[in-house]
Amino acid sequence: MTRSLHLPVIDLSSPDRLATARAIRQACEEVGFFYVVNHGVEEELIGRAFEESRKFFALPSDEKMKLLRKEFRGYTPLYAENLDPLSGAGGDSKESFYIGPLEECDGSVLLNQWPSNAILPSWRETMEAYYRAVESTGLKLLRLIAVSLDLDEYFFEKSGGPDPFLRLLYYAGDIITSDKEIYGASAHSDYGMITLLASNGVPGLQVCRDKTKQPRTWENVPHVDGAFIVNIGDMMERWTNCLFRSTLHRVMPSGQDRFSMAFFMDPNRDCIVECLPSCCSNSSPPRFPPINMGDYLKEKFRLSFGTY
Ligand SMILES: O=C(O)CCC(=O)C(=O)O
Ligand SMILES: [Fe+2]
Repeated sequence: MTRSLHLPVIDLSSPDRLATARAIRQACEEVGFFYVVNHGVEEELIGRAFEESRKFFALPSDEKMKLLRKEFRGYTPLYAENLDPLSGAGGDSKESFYIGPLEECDGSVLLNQWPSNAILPSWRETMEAYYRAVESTGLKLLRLIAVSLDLDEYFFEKSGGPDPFLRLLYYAGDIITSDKEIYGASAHSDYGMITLLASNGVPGLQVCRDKTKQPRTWENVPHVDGAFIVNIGDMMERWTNCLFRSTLHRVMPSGQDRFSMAFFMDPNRDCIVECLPSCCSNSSPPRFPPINMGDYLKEKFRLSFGTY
């Protein structure tokens, strides 16, 4: 039987920022996953965003296909992505919708795609409000992480210049299972700095705390009402020379409709991520060479989607 994991709970409303930063650091070192409560995103807004997300995925397929992913914004149909190309599954059984930065950095083109107002009035407005609210919580967390590493509080904003992506996810409960391996989302770690995840409470998320050990041991991550699940991504692992863990996770089908919203705080695509001076020494040299976020994403998307 799959065990459930007890993750640390971080209270973002605590006035003791140093203690909060220390607790976040411990969670990032030990598991790479934690809950965040009192995060400032209104429950009512989260509820509305889930409601709008549900309406979008309930549209007929040809409506959704009009917004097919372009420039990493828009709709990805069932099996379009395979997060673990080494798995025996033929693609992840989920649908998703990507929303990128609301103001593009170069101030020119706006690449996001939106369902038409005639079909889903107030959809865009709700998603933009949710995006902005979670981004603000994400920035608070990045500042606390910087403090926990004795860096300038704005280090990740200055060097990473976050380029967040909101991904709405839908795992249909009635996916027909055969003997074939089937995953909602196959095993992966996230690519950026941190991810803030909300779900409708239907189980399925599992983590593997030791990615070097075979066979892999998976543990369930229980839903906590009102909390975000936050996890560390690959770029944070690289910056910290593996002090912080970009933990492997996956979503298993449960027979019920699971909706989730993942908010990826990625560094911008021009950002070069290299080991922080405080995280390496002569006896502990950098484990990874410097890497450009854009190149890293391109390679990950090529492997998981077959295209960029
Ligand atoms: O839907 C979930 O619970 C997790 C999604 C996820 O891990 C991802 O999209 O990277
Ligand atoms: Fe993930």
